[in-house]
Parts: sequence; C-alpha cells; structure tokens
Amino acid sequence: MADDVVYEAVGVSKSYGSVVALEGASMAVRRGEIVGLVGDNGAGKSTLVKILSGALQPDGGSIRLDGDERSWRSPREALEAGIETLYQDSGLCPDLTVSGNVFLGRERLRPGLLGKLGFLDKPAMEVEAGEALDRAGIGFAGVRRTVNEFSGGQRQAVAIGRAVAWARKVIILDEPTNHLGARQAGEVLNVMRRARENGLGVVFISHTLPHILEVTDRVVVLRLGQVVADEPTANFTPDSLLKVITGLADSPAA
Ligand SMILES: Nc1ncnc2c1ncn2[C@@H]1O[C@H](COP(=O)(O)OP(=O)(O)OP(=O)(O)O)[C@@H](O)[C@H]1O
Repeated sequence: MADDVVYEAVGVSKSYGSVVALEGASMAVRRGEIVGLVGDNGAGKSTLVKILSGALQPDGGSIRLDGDERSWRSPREALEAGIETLYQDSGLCPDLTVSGNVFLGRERLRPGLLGKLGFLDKPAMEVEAGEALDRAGIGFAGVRRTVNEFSGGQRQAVAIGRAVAWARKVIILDEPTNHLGARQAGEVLNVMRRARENGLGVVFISHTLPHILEVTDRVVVLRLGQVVADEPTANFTPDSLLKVITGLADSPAA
C-alpha cells in the first residue's frame, strides 16, 4: 500500500508567532485516491494546504513526493513537480476566454519571423484547452467564450478543469464546492472522480461533510493542529464524523 503513496506530509509543524497551527501532522495521498481533509475553523487545514502547495515552509517535519523528501521554495516549484492547488478563490481572469484561462501563465508561443518574436498560438491553445476540459469531464465550456459569461458554478468547473488538466501527480482542492448549488456541486464531485480515474491523488478540503462522505476514499481529521483520525470513509457516518471533528469522539467507532 505504501508504494502507492504519491505525496505525503510527515510530522509537519508550523507556528505563526506563538500560535501553533500544526503540530506533528502527517497525511498521505495515493495514486487514484481522493482524501478528504476536514476540521473545524482554525484546525490547521489551510496551513497544511499551503505547506503541500509550496506557499509556506514547515518549521519541522518533511514533505515527500514519490518517496523523496522535497522542500519547496515557492508554489511554482511544487507546480512544476506536478502538484496543482486550487484555492477557494479560483484565480480565473474573468475577461479572458476559457482557453486563455486554461493556459494562463503557460501560454503556447509560435516562433515569429527569424525566430525572434513569439506570437500566442491561440488556435493550438483552443484545441488543447477543449481536449483538456473534455478529459476532466467538463464538456460544456465553449473555449472561446469569456469566463465572465459563465455562472459561478461553471467558472468553478473551469478552474477545476484547468487544475486537473495540468496536474501530473496531485491535485489539492480547497473548498471547491463552496457557494455552489446541488447540481453544480455534483458536477465538481464528478470532476474529482474523473481525476481519480486518471490516476491522480486528490486532496479535497471541505466543511460540507455530505460531499466529503460522498466522494472520498479516506478522511483525515485535523483538530487544533493535530491529526486525530485517518480512516477509510466507509468507517464514518455523518454523525460520527461530526463528533470526531468537534472533539466529542476520538474515532468513528467511539
Ligand atoms: N497568517 C497567520 N498569522 C497568525 N495566525 C494564523 C495565520 N494563519 C492561520 N493562523 C492561525 O493558525 C491556526 C490554523 O489556521 P488555518 O487557517 O490553517 O485553519 P483552517 O482549518 O484552515 O481554518 P478555516 O476552516 O477557518 O479556514 C488558527 O489558530 C489561525 O488563527
């Protein structure tokens, strides 16, 4: 089983001044697995996500990718190693087309005259963006339409599609179903399932416990900066998960 682990945090600690946000927290995600990361407000989820995405460096503990210890100096380094993170604020540019957003920061260039100037290769990007979103299970998006024509849920789907399209190993989704209606949230959960089918490791952070219980294979519960449970999702009921999160129980069986 350990061989399947693609990405892990091992005994990670992080403090902000005197506030201990994480204390010896460990979690792992395997290829083709969706792990739910849950916890009450202030439990340390965002801090762990920032460490996994390279936005923050831990004070102690380590990060391992494919079994090798890694230390990210920036989110770009984690990204280049195959780890995509989608934060609550999707980071889409509303005035750009879908295709422009999919390739934002990774634009394809055509060589210009004498190889000196580069031009954006829009047709190639449109074809590739369409294929990438199809693969992610998002068929609705007209790639030439600008993002501000879409509903909140559709924008979210494009943002996730972009992350799934680029992720090579792991995708971290921080509250991706927030503010979505039931049908749109269902579409986002399907995109996650598709990412799992494609062999990615998926980390799904959410306060919406029914979504966690519906789509994940395993749940990691953080409480006051510590991992208090790490179990197959099938072991939890909505009630027992809530009890572990709030500290009324230490395990789903309690
Ligand atoms: N930049 C910061 N400076 C000081 N303290 C911080 C900072 N960021 C987070 N904290 C503190 O660290 C702890 C963990 O916060 P974190 O944001 O990781 O929790 P969370 O589980 O993501 O919470 P939420 O569900 O409310 O987003 C909290 O006590 C929080 O107040």
